[in-house]
Amino acid sequence: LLATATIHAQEFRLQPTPQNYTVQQDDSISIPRQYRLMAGNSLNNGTALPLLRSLMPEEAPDAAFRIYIGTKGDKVVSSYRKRIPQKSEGYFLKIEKDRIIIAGADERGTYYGVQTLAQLLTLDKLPLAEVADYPDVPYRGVVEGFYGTPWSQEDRIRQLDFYGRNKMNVYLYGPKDDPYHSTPHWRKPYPAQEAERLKQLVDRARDNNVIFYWAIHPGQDIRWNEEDRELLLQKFESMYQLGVRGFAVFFDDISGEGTKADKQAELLNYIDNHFVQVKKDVAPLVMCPTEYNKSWTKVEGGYLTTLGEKLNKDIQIMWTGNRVIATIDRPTLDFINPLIKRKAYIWWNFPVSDYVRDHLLMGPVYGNGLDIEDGMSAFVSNPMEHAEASKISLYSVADYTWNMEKFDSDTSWRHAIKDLMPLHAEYLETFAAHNSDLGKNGHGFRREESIRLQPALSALLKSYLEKGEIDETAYNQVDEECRKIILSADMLLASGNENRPLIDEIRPWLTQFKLVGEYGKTVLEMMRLPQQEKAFLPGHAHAQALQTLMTDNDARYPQGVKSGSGQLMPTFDALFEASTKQYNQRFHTALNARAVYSPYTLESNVQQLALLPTQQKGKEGSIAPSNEVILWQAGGSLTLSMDRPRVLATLRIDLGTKEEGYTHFRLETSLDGKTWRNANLQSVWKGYTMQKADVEGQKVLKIRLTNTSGSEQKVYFKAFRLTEQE
Ligand SMILES: CCCCCN1[C@H](CO)[C@@H](O)[C@H](O)[C@@H]1CC(=O)NC
Repeated sequence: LLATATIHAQEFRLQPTPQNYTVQQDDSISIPRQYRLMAGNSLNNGTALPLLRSLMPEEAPDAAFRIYIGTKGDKVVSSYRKRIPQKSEGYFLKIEKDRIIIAGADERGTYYGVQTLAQLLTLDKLPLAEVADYPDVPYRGVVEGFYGTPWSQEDRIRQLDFYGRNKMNVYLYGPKDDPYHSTPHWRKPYPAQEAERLKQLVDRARDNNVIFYWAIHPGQDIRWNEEDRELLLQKFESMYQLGVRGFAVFFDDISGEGTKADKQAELLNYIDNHFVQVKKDVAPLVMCPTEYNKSWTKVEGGYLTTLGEKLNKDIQIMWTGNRVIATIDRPTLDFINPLIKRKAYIWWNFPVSDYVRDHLLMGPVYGNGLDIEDGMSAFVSNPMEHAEASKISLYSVADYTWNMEKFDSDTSWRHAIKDLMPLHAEYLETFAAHNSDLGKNGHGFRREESIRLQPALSALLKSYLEKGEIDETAYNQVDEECRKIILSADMLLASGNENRPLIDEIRPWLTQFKLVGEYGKTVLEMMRLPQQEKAFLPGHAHAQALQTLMTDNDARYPQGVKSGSGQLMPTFDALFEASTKQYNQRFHTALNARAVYSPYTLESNVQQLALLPTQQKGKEGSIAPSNEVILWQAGGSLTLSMDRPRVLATLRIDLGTKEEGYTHFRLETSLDGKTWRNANLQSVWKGYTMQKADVEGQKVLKIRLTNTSGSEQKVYFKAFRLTEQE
């Protein structure tokens, strides 16, 4: 334990990085066992004092050591008034030989001063430190706004405690798949049990000085009338009764009547004037526009300028950047802020992975501008459905938004990992380093992966493919990394209670990660043997067995489980194919030389579909769905091609539209890619949007779906699934 404490002291950093932090290097004090508390009255119903008491339990009126804690204006800290930063949520913390002073610009600032003290108390001696600190971005935190399994109650409780420790002050509750947040039940109050659980969360948020925003997502079926307006306000009132003091209205991912800017503005101003302003203790209203990223905006259409002109000035407008998934820089803000006539409330769609659910996004937070803190009113992250795993990114988002200039992506990432699993940090770092890229996806957003190993991977592959030689240095580096991968996977799987919720979330990916390590080792051995007629075979067979194990994923993860997909797997697959081809040429054999085999390939001139990956599992084939509204141009088409003619059993398509929507499209099949025959569609269930094609028993080589309506169609791409006959 002493060793761990020493390492902790050496690598210690305050999180998030303070604006000003000085320490008297040559001096420190032992942590006082007792102290006399001098507290300002302003703190009575706040959460700074309870936190302080939880950290330093022994209050004694006659103790020599004193703690002065208060907010600007409190007498107990009046002599430090000038030291308090004149910034919202700012604080001054000073540790002297006989006292500690914590003076906040406001209650939350005082609370943050105590959170900083909490971190210093993890050292075995208290440094004589002085901190004058405040946040760069006013609102910092998380929007639970993803598709998929909403976080559990325990997930959320742990999240809220995490936000308190990391000085995040916003949590927006908006899980797309909560029926009481969105259609169909947004008009109805929560049933008693759900209401009670939300109340628990609101209370926990308050304990952590986090503003709990409850968001409503009414746009898919709202009617612009008095009745729906009143129902919405009643729902907000019922949430207010639960203790909610922050409200949001999301109009994202909808089509139809609800997308009208002037109607949205009218409703929001009404809510602002008749609810938010009336209540007085409610945070400024937040709204998510329908056009929430530049690639979907038609400026001349006037949607954003209408909101900018009509919306009350204190209503916040969310923005995801130049695309749905994008990093945020100065040009991004220079585009949006003038249009909406206020600073954008950034909704950053990272590390959300609901469009690449087979991947975990464990890499560093990078790519956002470091000079843009004055251009945004908020920066909230939309995370993965894996709450614990998201904390690597969230830790860095907290760091980035508190002190933007001093943000260092890699340092923050390494400390985030240490914060999550201090005793297994090196193993978690190995795992995280190789599980950060998203793979091909409809949004075209990618991340770096296996950064440190990339030079060795490409050197090894290059020399082998071009000269059939083995670059020994690179070989040894990759071999050593494979050993660390296998070790890390086992150490994390066996890590017991250090962070069980995290391991429970990522277990399928850890199992997959170990297979990737073993596959790498096996392929590296194969590389040495393509001239050995007998010795090559067991390795080739083992590699194929590992490939099979890596694709036959856990049934609970129908979308699959990918690990090391950015750099490791493409390299290992290429080395597998090259060594097997060498062997086949040498011995005139026909060993299988294809590592990853998919019989289906997708081509499309509809930009948002072109990049969607295809999947095959047994007799099932599919094109990955996309969450977004697809702008399908007139004449645009999508073609799924087989590797050889195959007999179909079923084909199901779901464009998220009812019957009449499908009349704009034509579905055809072909056996030779030249002559095509129509396949008509019919509803699978009355009133639902899923359709089935009558292709039973047809032998096809290609399937094509074309927008024949003569005009652009806005549809969803929710399903495109086929099954082949046995
Ligand atoms: C909007 C098309 C993309 C899906 C929707 N995006 C996220 C990424 O998948 C999804 O998690 C979330 O609901 C979000 C909607 C959104 O970005 N709103 C501002």
